[in-house]
Amino acid sequence: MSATPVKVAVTGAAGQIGYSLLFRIAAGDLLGKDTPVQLHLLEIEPALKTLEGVVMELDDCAFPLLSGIVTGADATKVFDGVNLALLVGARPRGPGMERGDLLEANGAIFTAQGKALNEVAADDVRIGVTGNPANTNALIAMTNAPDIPDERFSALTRLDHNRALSQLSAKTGSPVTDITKMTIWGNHSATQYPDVFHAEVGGRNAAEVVGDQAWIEDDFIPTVAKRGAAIIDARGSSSAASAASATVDAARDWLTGSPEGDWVSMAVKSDGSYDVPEGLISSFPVTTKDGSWEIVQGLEIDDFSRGKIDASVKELADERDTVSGLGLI
Ligand SMILES: NC(=O)c1ccc[n+]([C@@H]2O[C@H](COP(=O)([O-])OP(=O)(O)OC[C@H]3O[C@@H](n4cnc5c(N)ncnc54)[C@H](O)[C@@H]3O)[C@@H](O)[C@H]2O)c1
Ligand SMILES: O=C(O)C[C@H](O)C(=O)O
Repeated sequence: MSATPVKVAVTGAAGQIGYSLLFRIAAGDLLGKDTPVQLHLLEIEPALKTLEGVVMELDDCAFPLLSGIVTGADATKVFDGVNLALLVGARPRGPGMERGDLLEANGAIFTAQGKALNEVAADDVRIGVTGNPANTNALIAMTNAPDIPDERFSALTRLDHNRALSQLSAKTGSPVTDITKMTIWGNHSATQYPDVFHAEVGGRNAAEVVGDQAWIEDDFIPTVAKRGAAIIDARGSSSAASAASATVDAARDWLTGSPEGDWVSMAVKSDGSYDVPEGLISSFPVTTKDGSWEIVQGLEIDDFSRGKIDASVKELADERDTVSGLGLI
C-alpha cells in the first residue's frame, strides 16, 4: 500500500449522491485497493449535522483504506491540499425544472469553489463536476481558478455514456463489456447526442448491428437524453447511486487510463475539435492516461450527427452567454 493518502474532496457530501459516493471511494473503488484515501467533505452549515451522521457511518465501516476525514463549510479549509475534487453539491433539479433554471442558483457556488481550489488545492489537482448544470458549472469553476490548468477540469457525462451502453446492450442482447467506442457529445442535458454511429458491438459497427434507424432516432437517443427526467419522475428525486457510480468511473479512468482500444465520454474544454467552439466545456470521445485526456480525432461526422452536435453545442454557448451576463465568468 502506498504510504501517502490521496486527498479527495467531495462537495455536497451530505446529499443523496454523497451518501453513495463516499462509501465507494472509501472502499477503494476509485483509487484502487492499494491506495489510502483521506476524504475532505464540504457542506453548507445547515447540513453539517447530517454530514456528522454520514461520517459516523463511514467510521462504522472500518474501511482499511480510509486514513482520515476532514469536514466543514469553509471551502478554503476543506479544499486545502486536495488532489482530486469532486464537485457534487448543488441544488438539484426538481420535477418540471430545466437545467437552465439552475444556472443562477448554482453559479455562485461554483464561482466560490473555483476560487478556493485556485488558492489551496494541491498542484496536481483534478476537478470533476457532477452538480448541475455540470458543463457550465465546470466552466464557471475553471474560469475562477486561473492558476489551475484548464485541462484539469471536466464535467460528468459518464452517466449518460453508461446509460447509452446499457440501452444498446438491451437492444442487441450483447453484454456491456462487448460495447466500445460509445460517445456522448455536447451538454449533460436533454440536448446531448448519444452517438452509436462510431460505437461498436463485438467489434462491429453498432448502427449496422442494430440496423434500425427509427429505433436509434425515436427510442435510443431520447431515452438516453431524457433518462434523468424519467428517473426524477419515477423516484421523485434525481438519480443518485448511478450518478455516484458514474462519478467514480469517470475519475478512476481519468487518473488510471481508459481501456486499451476504447474511449470514454468526458465534458472537457473544447480546443475547436469537431467545430465545437473553443473554450466551451463540451462532451467528447476522449482517451485518458495518468490524469490527462485527449480528444479522439478524425471521426467522420455525417449530417445527422452534425445537426445533433450543433444543437447541443448551441445550448452550451447560450448557457455560457447567460453566466457571462450574470458576471460569473
Ligand atoms: N452530471 C450528472 O450526471 C448528474 C447526475 C445526477 C445528479 N446530478 C446533480 O448532482 C447534484 C447533487 O445531487 P444530489 O441528488 O446529491 O442532491 P442533494 O440535494 O441530495 O444534495 C446536494 C447537497 O449539496 C449541498 N450543497 C448545496 N450547496 C452547497 C455548497 N455551496 N457547498 C457544499 N455543499 C452544498 C446540499 O446541502 C446538499 O446536501 C445536483 O446538481 C444534481 O442535479 C448530476
Ligand atoms: O437530469 C437531472 O437533473 C439529474 C441528472 O443530471 C441525471 O442525468 O440523472
